[in-house]
Amino acid sequence: MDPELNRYILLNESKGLVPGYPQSMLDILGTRNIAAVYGSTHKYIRNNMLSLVGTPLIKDRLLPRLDRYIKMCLCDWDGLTIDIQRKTMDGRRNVIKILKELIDKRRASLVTYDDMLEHLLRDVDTKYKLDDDEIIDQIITILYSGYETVTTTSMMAVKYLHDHPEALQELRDEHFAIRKGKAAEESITWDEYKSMRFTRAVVFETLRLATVVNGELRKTKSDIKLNEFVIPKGWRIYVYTREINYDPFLYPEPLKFNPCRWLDKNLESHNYCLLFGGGSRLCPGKELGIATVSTFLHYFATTYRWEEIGGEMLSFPRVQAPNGYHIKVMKF
Ligand code: HEM
Repeated sequence: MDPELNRYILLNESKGLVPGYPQSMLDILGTRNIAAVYGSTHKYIRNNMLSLVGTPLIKDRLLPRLDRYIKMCLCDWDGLTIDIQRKTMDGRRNVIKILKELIDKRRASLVTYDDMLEHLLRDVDTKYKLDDDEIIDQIITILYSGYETVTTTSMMAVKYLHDHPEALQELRDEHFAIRKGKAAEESITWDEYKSMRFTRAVVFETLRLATVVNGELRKTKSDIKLNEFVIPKGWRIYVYTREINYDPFLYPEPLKFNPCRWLDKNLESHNYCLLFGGGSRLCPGKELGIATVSTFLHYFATTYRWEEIGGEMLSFPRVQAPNGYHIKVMKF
């Protein structure tokens, strides 16, 4: 286990009843600067998340919200999880049905497409012999990992840029410099994308503040001793990385949107920067995601200006605008 992470991670799997959790959290908070958050005896939750959090800010910012969350769960613990399970499984069944129909259509058609599904269906000579269920699984993984992350980051970048006109101006300067001498329909080149230093910084600062992915899942391959706690072999752990992003020791004035902090490229490779995960499971779509958001910002910021109209924004347990983030868009 990375010693850097010890500052942040501690876990608590109470074998007892759920009502014990808030107290055990407080016990731990009282004695150290890190916090274990919630585990569960409920099979579904136990198998899927054992969540960990830690930061000096936790006491003031996270705990009150978490406490509310736990109380909510306590009201109808089983009802809640069963409902989540039912909705999730219904959703997955629907997607599988749509993908099965699409696969049948593709197989029956003489038209070829240049997309991932086509390659998975037609590249049968590769060493990866995937059956239909595995192909569907791959597509769902990519849809799930690649869609919401990029769209939420784009939405939050638009919001932060709206709220920080000086950052928007700097971003626009960067993009107008790229567009100089280009015809309107001429697209940007790879080198031009790579030159977008400030835009990349905006994407990282957006990801840090909005924390689109709250944490990473891992499974212990052996017993792991962490302080006086032992995480037994075979446990699934949800390493809750979100609060690391608000640590004032790592990011001075952590709640301030300050893209300039990322102009020091070293920050991206610090081992506490887990915006795209880490290790062998680092997000494979990292550069694609950054390129997609940057390209969107390029066209959006050079073509339009916008005013915020509204839309409820939730930041916990994850960033989302349940009814959309509403803006009025005007030609620039
Ligand atoms: C702003 C955009 C994105 C963010 C913030 C993001 C973040 C993450 C994070 C935190 C992980 C977990 C890594 C770990 O466990 O260490 C992950 C995994 C993954 N991401 Fe992304 N991602 C983004 C875009 C994308 C895109 C565009 C794709 C593909 C089209 C993608 C595909 C994946 C896949 C397949 C995994 C699982 C990798 C594995 O378990 O080996 N992501 N991503």
